[in-house]
Amino acid sequence: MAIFYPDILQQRTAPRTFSFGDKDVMLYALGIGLGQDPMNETELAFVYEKGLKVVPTAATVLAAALRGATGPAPEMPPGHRPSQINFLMVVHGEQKVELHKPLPTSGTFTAEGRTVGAYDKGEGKGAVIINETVWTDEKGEKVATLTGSTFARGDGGFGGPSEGAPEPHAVPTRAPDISVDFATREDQALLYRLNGDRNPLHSDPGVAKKAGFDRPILHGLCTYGITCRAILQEVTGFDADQIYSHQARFSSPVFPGDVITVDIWKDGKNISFEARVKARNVTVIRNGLTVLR
Ligand SMILES: CCCCCCC[C@@H](O)CC(=O)SCCNC(=O)CCNC(=O)[C@H](O)C(C)(C)COP(=O)(O)OP(=O)(O)OC[C@H]1O[C@@H](n2cnc3c(N)ncnc32)[C@H](O)[C@@H]1OP(=O)(O)O
Repeated sequence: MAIFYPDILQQRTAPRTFSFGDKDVMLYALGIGLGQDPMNETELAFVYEKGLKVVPTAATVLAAALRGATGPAPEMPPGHRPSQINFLMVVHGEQKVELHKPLPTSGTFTAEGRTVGAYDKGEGKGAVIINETVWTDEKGEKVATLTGSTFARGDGGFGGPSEGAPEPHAVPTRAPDISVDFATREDQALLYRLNGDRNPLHSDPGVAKKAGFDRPILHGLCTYGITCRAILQEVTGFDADQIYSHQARFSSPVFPGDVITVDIWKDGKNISFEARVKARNVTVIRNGLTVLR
């Protein structure tokens, strides 16, 4: 396992075409806990084909047909050394979704990815690798930009720059304007993984132990989706089209069964958020920012 710098900045995933449909959209919404009260018609709209709406952060899974747990294998131009990281020790570091247009309930798109940054946080700490994926629709128009960072805990000390990663968003220092609780289920990760990320870290107790956790942890993107659900519920009145972007940093693992408290600060079109698990006194998401259209 080694990260070769600056070669890694040449990593690309070739354009690939994929399609999704209403089942994918509904499975994602179920995976972040929507629809638990079948009498709640506003939530039902995300899990029922009648008047179906799409949670904006579903963009993180709707190209799942393209990837396994690790994403499509990146390609290297000739003359550059291919990097390989220790996937067992990987956690999701940060995620941002920008929607250049609201997501439809079905469609065919093309996704193309590239590595835009690699930062060395030191031997024994880790490496942060930032990838960007852009979706275009059949007219060739940009639909979504997804920027995600992999925190590779086993690959620090590769010799890249330690500084220069984009600064995370600073949430206000005042008390939150809104705090709202979401209970996750004991089987949350087992359900969520059916969206496409079958990383055994979220399902296999033995693998979780080897990775340094007492038990399987929840997908970061599931918690991320729950924070988007919180903004939909508390800020936009479940109007998904109002959300332009949603970004956050994963600061501590969530375990299935945790109750997640989402703290929200409203400043015009900029909505800041954090998420914490009161019972364990940990902040699990920091630096959250949703930008409204
Ligand atoms: C596209 C992406 C695809 C990724 C594939 C993922 C596959 C999935 O199936 C895997 C998952 O879903 S894992 C679940 C979600 N993620 C987590 O639970 C991680 C939670 N966070 C942590 O454990 C620690 O914060 C941890 C370990 C991340 C960092 O903790 P520490 O080592 O204690 O870090 P700290 O001392 O606070 O900071 C060291 C330097 O690193 C920067 N940093 C910290 N957290 C970061 C984060 N989350 N993302 C990016 N950078 C981060 C700090 O700024 C610091 O930098 P500097 O030294 O320059 O100040």
